[in-house]
Amino acid sequence: MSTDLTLAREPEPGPAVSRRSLLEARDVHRSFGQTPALRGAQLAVGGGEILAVMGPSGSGKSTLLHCLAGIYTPDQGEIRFDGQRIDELSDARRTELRRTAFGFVFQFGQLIPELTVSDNIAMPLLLGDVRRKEAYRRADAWLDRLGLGGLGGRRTGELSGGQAQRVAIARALVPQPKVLFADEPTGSLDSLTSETVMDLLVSTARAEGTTVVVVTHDARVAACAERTVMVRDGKVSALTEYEVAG
Ligand SMILES: Nc1ncnc2c1ncn2[C@@H]1O[C@H](COP(=O)(O)OP(=O)(O)OP(=O)(O)O)[C@@H](O)[C@H]1O
Repeated sequence: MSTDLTLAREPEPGPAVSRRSLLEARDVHRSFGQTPALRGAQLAVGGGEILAVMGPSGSGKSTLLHCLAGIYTPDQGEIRFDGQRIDELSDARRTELRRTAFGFVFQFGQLIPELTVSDNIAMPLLLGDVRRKEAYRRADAWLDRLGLGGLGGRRTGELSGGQAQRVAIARALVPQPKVLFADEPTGSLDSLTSETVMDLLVSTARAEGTTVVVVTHDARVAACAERTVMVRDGKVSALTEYEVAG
């Protein structure tokens, strides 16, 4: 395997993407009214890769993540997952894809505070028709893995920020998604907690073979990733393109 480290170049639409990438944005444009958020964004993410997306505020990072995850559809350009155009799928099929193949961790707000840690982690499995006993067995297996042993019965509204983010990671990974999308997953945490949470996110995703796309302002968070791309003015403007030889 060889990696082509091409820094600080303008991406060309089309051929730059890897043949073996799992997730691709090809010349993606997306505006909100008169505000252009993405202006020809180009990115390829390899299967199992841990990728950080950095860039100034308002540059289009979150919009890119939402397009890659099939939450937004581009005005122009293509999003491909496992070779398939997901921007062309119906809303229902994209929702199904997000539920079955993608996991999400946001800065905060994705947990149900009135429910327990185990309930929150089991929730995506229960919604996916896994039987109750099996869902809780699998959820509880994640507690120790993420240093949450003994907290299964605690309401998530009573947790610290770092504990809550570890629950969010477990909740996102328990259905074994192909890709984990994380938007500022440590944005509300102090730097020490942030490091612990990021280490856990990366090590568990790696152990599961899950591809990770993490948007962050924090260089220390990005340092946990295998590769960092920069988004500027709606383009992936300095990138190290993923490539597999042969
Ligand atoms: N839902 C929306 N409605 C209107 N404008 C939006 C919306 N989402 C994003 N934008 C605009 O699109 C541009 C890119 O926003 P985006 O949130 O993708 O940037 P970002 O790099 O993630 O920013 P930040 O680091 O501050 O979160 C900004 O000008 C923003 O104001």
